[in-house]
Amino acid sequence: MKERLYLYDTTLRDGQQTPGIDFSVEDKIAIARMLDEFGLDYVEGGYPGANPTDTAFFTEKRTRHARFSAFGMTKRVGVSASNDPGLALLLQSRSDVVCYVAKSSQYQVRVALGCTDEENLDAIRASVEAAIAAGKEAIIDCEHFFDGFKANADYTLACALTAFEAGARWVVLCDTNGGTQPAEVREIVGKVIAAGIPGSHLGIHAHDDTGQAVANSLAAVEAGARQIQGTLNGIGERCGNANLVTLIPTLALKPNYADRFETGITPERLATIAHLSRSFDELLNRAPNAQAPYVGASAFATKAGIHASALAKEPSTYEHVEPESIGNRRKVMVSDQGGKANFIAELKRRGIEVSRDDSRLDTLIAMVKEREAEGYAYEGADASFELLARRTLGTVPDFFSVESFRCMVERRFDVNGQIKTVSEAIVKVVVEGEVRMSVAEGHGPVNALDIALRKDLGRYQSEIEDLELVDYKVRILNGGTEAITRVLIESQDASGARWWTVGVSDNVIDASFQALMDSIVFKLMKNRELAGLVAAE
Ligand SMILES: CC(=O)SCCNC(=O)CCNC(=O)[C@H](O)C(C)(C)COP(=O)(O)OP(=O)(O)OC[C@H]1O[C@@H](n2cnc3c(N)ncnc32)[C@H](O)[C@@H]1OP(=O)(O)O
Ligand SMILES: CC(=O)C(=O)O
Repeated sequence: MKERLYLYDTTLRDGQQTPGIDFSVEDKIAIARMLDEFGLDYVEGGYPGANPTDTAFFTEKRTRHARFSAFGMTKRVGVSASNDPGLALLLQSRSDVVCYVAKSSQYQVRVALGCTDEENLDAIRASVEAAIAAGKEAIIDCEHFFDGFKANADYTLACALTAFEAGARWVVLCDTNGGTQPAEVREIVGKVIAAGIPGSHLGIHAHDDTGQAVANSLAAVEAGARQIQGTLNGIGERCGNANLVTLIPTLALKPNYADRFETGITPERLATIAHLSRSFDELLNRAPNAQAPYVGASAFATKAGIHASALAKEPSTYEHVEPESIGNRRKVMVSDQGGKANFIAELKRRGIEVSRDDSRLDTLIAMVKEREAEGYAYEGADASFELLARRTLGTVPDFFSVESFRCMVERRFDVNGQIKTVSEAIVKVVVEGEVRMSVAEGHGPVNALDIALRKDLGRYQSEIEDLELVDYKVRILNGGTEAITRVLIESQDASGARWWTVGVSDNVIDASFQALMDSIVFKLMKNRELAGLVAAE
């Protein structure tokens, strides 16, 4: 019988303390849903009362499966629990759980709280009792636990024991400043269990200041703790929190944990963790970390020719787990470190057969290298890559060509004296030798250009009616207004297939136009079943 480990997510609370991250209520709702569907046991939504966003977020219960947790500090010294307005907001929130942050270091009690040791113990006891009396599960995050324990173990243990004896379901040992080492965590967790708090009531909350938050969390589990707190992609205060996206696959796939423990994450959910991680970065509007363990785009990528050749014989030669188990994939890349085998494997995946001694293969390899050096990223733009490969192999028909385009943005006063910004575009296309000119207005220049380009494509017009642009991303590749711009566009059609195209230029409109063109050509290819293998995957 395996022991249950409980996963507590604090992306929406400690994650919100990450410099540069500021969730809206809508963001929080979307993230809570992602976490809930994924199968986490607890979702901590924030700190009701600390700011209007968190207060609004807690006016409803935001999870269906996970326990919904409200975070806040223990009652203030000098007021009773029933007269503390901060505590009242926690208790009135629509959470299932209240997770209190409690001082558990004598030094912190003296310096930060400025009260006596007993007053702090009393605040812990009264706060836990108040949550239970309000019908909620009580959790205590013992702040500065490890540092406090090293300085004065008796007082730190007294804080933890007070919470436990008052009825806290979990006593969570926090490495608040993030400097504790795995061996210390292992030893101290063992001592806490020996002092009377069973591991089934102990949790770990680790910060990554020495790059060991995941290692510290695993050390706590090895010593007996059964709840782990962490965040998506390891966001959090300073250097971040324990990364649940690294911890979960480790717990599920590494025999020393998988044979002993189970979590609420099924193998089917585990196979979506790479998607979860990338969707979260998407929501944060930041590039995913390609080298992230398990889920990064490079986690199962190989450039080296020697590796690529062995992988083709047997994947386990260079892989520690199966990439599919976490929703990632093996990637054999083309680079100066790789041979033709790398490229042939990638083309084959896209349904393109090319022989080793075909000179067009050399041309394609050179072109990809050159373009990537200019800023193209085919990794995120499968459809553009497929078009480039098929063009080089001479299998893309000349559906239409663009003779010219012009964009205009005008800021002017309307008849009511209000400032109005108008965007217009004119596109001249040639279809079957006939020039067609279209003019369109749009919300912005790219929108106007998109509408004009798709207004009259002659005999192909009816084929692109169901083409829809669903995402548009701009990345500046080096600073300043003269920077190179990369535009990525995601498109979809009525079949539900989605594909990404890319454009690069020192002009954002031009880069967008390239990506729009590729999207339309890819759609026409797809309609003829000449492309789209990967998009349909
Ligand atoms: C380790 C962690 O990550 S803990 C989580 C930290 N996260 C946050 O602080 C984010 C949200 N916080 C906030 O928005 C604000 O700090 C609030 C709304 C909670 C409080 O704001 P204010 O009342 O203006 O207090 P302020 O932030 O200046 O100081 C914190 C106060 O809480 C007290 N306090 C800190 N921890 C605790 C605790 N565990 N129990 C009781 N009181 C505490 C401090 O002593 C200080 O009291 P003081 O005002 O008498 O000096
Ligand atoms: C509670 C918390 O976030 C910490 O101690 O780090």
